[in-house]
Amino acid sequence: MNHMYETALLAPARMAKADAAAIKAGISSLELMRAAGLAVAQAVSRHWPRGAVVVLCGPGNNGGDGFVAAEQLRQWGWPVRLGLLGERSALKGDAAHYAKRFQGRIEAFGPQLLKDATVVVDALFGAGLSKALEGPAREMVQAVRDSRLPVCAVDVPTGLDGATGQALGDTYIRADHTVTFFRKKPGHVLMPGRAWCGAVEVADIGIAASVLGDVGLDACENAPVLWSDVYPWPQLDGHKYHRGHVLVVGGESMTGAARLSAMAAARVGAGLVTVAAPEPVWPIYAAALTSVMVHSLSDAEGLDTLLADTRMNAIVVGPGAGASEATRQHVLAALATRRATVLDADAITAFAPEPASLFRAIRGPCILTPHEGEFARLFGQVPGDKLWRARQAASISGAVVVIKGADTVVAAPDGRAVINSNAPAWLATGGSGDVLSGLIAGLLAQGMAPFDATSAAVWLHGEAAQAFGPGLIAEDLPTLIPSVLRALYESVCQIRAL
Ligand SMILES: NC(=O)C1=CN([C@@H]2O[C@H](COP(=O)(O)OP(=O)(O)OC[C@H]3O[C@@H](n4cnc5c(N)ncnc54)[C@H](O)[C@@H]3O)[C@@H](O)[C@H]2O)[C@@H](O)CC1
Ligand SMILES: [K+]
Repeated sequence: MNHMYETALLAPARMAKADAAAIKAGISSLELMRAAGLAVAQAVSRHWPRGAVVVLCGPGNNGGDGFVAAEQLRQWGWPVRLGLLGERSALKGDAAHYAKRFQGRIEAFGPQLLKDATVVVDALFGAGLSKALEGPAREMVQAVRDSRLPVCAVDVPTGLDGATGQALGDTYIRADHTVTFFRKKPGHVLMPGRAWCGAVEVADIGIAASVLGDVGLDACENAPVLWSDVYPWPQLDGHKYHRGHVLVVGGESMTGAARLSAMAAARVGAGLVTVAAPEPVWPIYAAALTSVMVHSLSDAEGLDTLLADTRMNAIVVGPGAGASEATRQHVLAALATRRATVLDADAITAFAPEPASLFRAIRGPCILTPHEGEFARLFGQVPGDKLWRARQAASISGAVVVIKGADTVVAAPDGRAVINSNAPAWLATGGSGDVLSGLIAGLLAQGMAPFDATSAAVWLHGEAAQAFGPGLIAEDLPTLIPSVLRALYESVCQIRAL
């Protein structure tokens, strides 16, 4: 199977096409709904002790899943109360079918349903939500929130746009657990949706992955399966020069940033790492680094002179650099080599007055790693969700663009995109971006292609932060990379041995 199919993300419109393709291939829509509702009932019984469950059903197929789940839970002996938004007579198709089969009582829709409940199943709206919630639906969502009851959401928490991860109005359900079907949607991994879904479970409802061949996908959730086949594990007959040489251009006042970047490049396996340090602060870098080499860069010697050594095959500019003319010149010198170049932080900000001059200079493999503020400085206020904005920026700049955050998006100029979902909150700490730029460069130096190297680096970065947990500071990250790599290596080897 195409690896991209495994972690494919499908926006609601594409998911509807996948449903239709599965139905065309022979599975009935009733079977799909039955499987979906059963998965919800199983999730509820697995995650909560038997108690008074309230199932809130909407007027469409999301509600239909709710009827199936309610009947199943009832048969398992759960005390079930069910509220339907709208008239039962207005239900259509599969939802009407399963409403008829529900043996319990359909109650008047209102907040009184929540009294004495222990858990709520949110089957109000799913993929079909097309506008802000109003009237009784909005009041109910507000009541569920106020009740602080645990919630299991069907497909997506009501109010959340599955395509963008944004609310369509001013209120939405915050779920503890979300059961979705076949594949996740971008809205499950893009913020703030990722935070509203709780744990996301993907249930197999009988749709074959092969439908994706025709239907396509909107992006992938970042995972090793996407790039582990091309991960540059060192070879026994290898040489340090086979593992590349990273050059990190160091800054004058914030020397820690380039050092973090250099250590990360080394830990992720670059054969050699050099920091080009401005002459006045050379001793600071030299005293702090051991295996990483430090080259004193005088004003008179341009970066291009150093780069005459063609073994330096991946370059980082930006961490702690200062948004100065000197940084601009360093960026242009790096890009002129057409070697793999990571531009972070001040290397991005330095081009804020004239972004087009940067885009013109990008002719070879280049990775831009802005956070939201730096992104806006370079690309302005691009409308749309983060996935769309990253894709637009990659297309405009010709670089792989990483928009950092809890839901880091990596997009390539050819349209490929991943959304990363393993970053814990602990990663929001000073210097973690410097580490990321070094990880990317370290993988580029070992010959990984830009989009794969960046996806892998973002994932390793998130894993390292998870491994440490609370109290994490950026210095910890490079030292955590070896254990993360070991676990990855062992899991990949086991998979290969199967
Ligand atoms: N299509 C299929 O074959 C499957 C669909 N499944 C379920 O079906 C759901 C999608 O079903 P639907 O397309 O019927 O959509 P929903 O059930 O999410 O929404 C129902 C209808 O409500 C209306 N609506 C949208 N926003 C509204 C608002 N703010 N206020 C009032 N009315 C609003 C729309 O006309 C929409 O068609 C999925 O989320 C999933 O739970 C599952 O049963 C698996 C199989
Ligand atoms: K829902």
